[in-house]
Amino acid sequence: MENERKLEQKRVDQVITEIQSQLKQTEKEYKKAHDETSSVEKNYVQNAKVNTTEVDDRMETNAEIQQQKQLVAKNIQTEQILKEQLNTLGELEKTPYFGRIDIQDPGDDRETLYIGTASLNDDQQNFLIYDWRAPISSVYYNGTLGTVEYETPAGLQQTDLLKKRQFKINDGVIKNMFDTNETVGDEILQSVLDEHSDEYMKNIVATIQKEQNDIIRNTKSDLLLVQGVAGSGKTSAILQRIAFLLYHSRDTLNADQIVLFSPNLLFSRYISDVLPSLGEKNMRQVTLHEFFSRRLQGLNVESLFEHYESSDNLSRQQKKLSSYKKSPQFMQTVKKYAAHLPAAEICFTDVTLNGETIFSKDEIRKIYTSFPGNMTLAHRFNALKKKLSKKLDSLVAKKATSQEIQDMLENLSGEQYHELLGEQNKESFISYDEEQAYLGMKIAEKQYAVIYDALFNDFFFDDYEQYGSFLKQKLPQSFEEYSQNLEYHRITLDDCAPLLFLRDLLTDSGQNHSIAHLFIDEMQDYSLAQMIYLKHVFGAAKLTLLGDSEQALYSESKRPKELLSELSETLQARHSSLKLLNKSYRSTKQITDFMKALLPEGNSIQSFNRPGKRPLICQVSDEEASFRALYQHLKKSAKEYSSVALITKNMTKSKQLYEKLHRKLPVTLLEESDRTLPAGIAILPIYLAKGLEFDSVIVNNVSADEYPDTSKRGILYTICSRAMHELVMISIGQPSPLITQLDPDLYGVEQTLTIK
Ligand SMILES: Nc1ncnc2c1ncn2[C@@H]1O[C@H](COP(=O)(O)OP(=O)(O)OP(=O)(O)O)[C@@H](O)[C@H]1O
Repeated sequence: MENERKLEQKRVDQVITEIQSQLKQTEKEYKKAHDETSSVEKNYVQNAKVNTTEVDDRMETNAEIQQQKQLVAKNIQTEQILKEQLNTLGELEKTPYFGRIDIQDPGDDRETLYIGTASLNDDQQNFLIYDWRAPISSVYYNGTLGTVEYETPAGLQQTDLLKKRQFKINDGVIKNMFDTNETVGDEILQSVLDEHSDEYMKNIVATIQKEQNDIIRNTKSDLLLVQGVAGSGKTSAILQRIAFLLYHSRDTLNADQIVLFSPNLLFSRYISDVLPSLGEKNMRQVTLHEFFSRRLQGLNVESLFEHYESSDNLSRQQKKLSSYKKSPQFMQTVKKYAAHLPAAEICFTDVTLNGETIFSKDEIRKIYTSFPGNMTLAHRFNALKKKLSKKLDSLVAKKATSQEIQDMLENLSGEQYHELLGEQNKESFISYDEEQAYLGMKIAEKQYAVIYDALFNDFFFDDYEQYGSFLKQKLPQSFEEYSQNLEYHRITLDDCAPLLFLRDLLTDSGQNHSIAHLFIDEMQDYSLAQMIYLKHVFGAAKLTLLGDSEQALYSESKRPKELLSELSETLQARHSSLKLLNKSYRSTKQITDFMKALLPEGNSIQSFNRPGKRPLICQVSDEEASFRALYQHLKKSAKEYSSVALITKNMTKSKQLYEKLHRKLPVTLLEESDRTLPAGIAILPIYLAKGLEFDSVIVNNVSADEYPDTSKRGILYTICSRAMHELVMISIGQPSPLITQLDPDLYGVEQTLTIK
């Protein structure tokens, strides 16, 4: 093997030499493009400064400026492409590849291919490196030696896989090298997982596992449901899947056509480096709260976290109502209501301008009623909008010839005149009268711009009142609370999806057909009603839903198969498929074994064989002692690990602990609006830690009082599963029965602490 290693290192050196020569060439081209952009920009600035007094000169300058603006944009684009190439080559220079496969097609010679994060050709067009997403590369992830199949655009192909080799190359030097018959051998994975956590998530392309590869390369399903245990690589799989899809459909798909719903802002930031590290642009990211808030302007939307925190205090009746509002049945009721809503019950509203009514609600209703009753509501609504716009056009035309506007025209300053003229110039008009009529229209249009806007945005229809009226009829028990909230400009999370669904159905708006893929991470936190609404909004998108029902913080967990059939039916999927991920990569074997024991069906979880210390329960007698224990453990862990989190059940607890600790230790309290993870010790409630991981996790109080029964199991499991290397649980008094019923060998116990 030593000889082989030398040969491989020689090849690495040769490839790096080629990369360096391409780097030099690209740097030159980049510099040239950059200089050109600067010179065009300079020209542009100068032209924009001169010749702006005389009208004719100004027109000429305008045209020139437009041309130069386009030139600048084009140059910037070229510069951007070259910059991306430089980044890719820079990454390849450090780690040109991570895998090698030797294959033999029937009747052909043996071929050796090297696989890396991007492809590289020499000037003879020989492939020195194959992109990990190329069809042939799937053999590396999927196949064991022997006859293997792989998908290509031309159909399924077969080849003989003769050798599979893995490399760990750092800064151009082979650190490790293995021949393997496994998918991706454990040794390399082990060394990757041993590393300490980072501020940002890393790509996993060198060590993708077979089950993950099936998720990443799935192009057939319109609903792909991934259920994976904590730390099994669901989030990693989504991100590599996005990179794969962008490569696979590069002629038709771009990153702007992909939306990812992520659990919180910290998470959005945490994953933001993965796609750029693979040479791709990030997809759009949004949290459910941001999404609803943008669509419900003027209202304070209850966040998922507020929803969680208040759900403990709901009465039985309120809980029942809440779960009904989350159900597909409720969305069905909304749909039926919208389909049969009589014109007399539509909540139109007056359209006014500076106190003057432009269209009264009665007039609007009258127009609406004048359309044939057999038209669908949405068509009638659109027809109404058109009719109102036409009426507005006539109103504006009339206003343009009014005395008021004629007077204004006479008193226009030079500046106002040119501004109204805009792109036109004097020569565009055949007469002075025509020019004046044009300018008069411009003034009138400006005056009525808000009304055009109001019509465009359906402001002649009061969606909030309409939903109230719907509740009054179909769910009267809920009306009072809704109205009260509305008075304070608030809306509960449960009301968002049905209200928006009703509005969209009635007004035929709110849909975005340009999105081709919708990803939802932590899907167990979404109600079916919310899913129905998202499917309605992104009607043309294929769905990838990822979750772990054991991490449902406040709801019942569901079996994956039941969940798939429920979702397929509700979302009317034609080709749905379910993928399960049972192996947990995040935590040491000891932590995973502890976590899995917490779950009734945890036996199916496989831990990755990475040794570490057992989780520790630190039992103390009272609150004061718990602070001392926390202080000691946090201090110790912060010395040993780069990321340490003190995770609590809720924000109130996080704040209390922060108050107690921040003068003694460098701790940071994380809140909902935070976007970055601090170095050192973070204090945060579990719902903000969703999707994240830390080297060391300290749990504040796992006592029987705090976690009395199985209803709190999801929270405890989710907290513990954030830990990679160390898990310490402080308990004031007797620990939770969820813990004491476990095999005592799964954790260590520390009764008292010596205080220095
Ligand atoms: N194939 C792999 N190779 C290397 N690391 C991996 C692999 N799969 C997962 N990991 C690592 O395991 C950790 C957990 O992955 P990830 O966050 O994607 O899991 P998850 O299923 O989304 O977790 P959770 O649901 O608990 O938030 C990450 O550090 C990730 O880099």
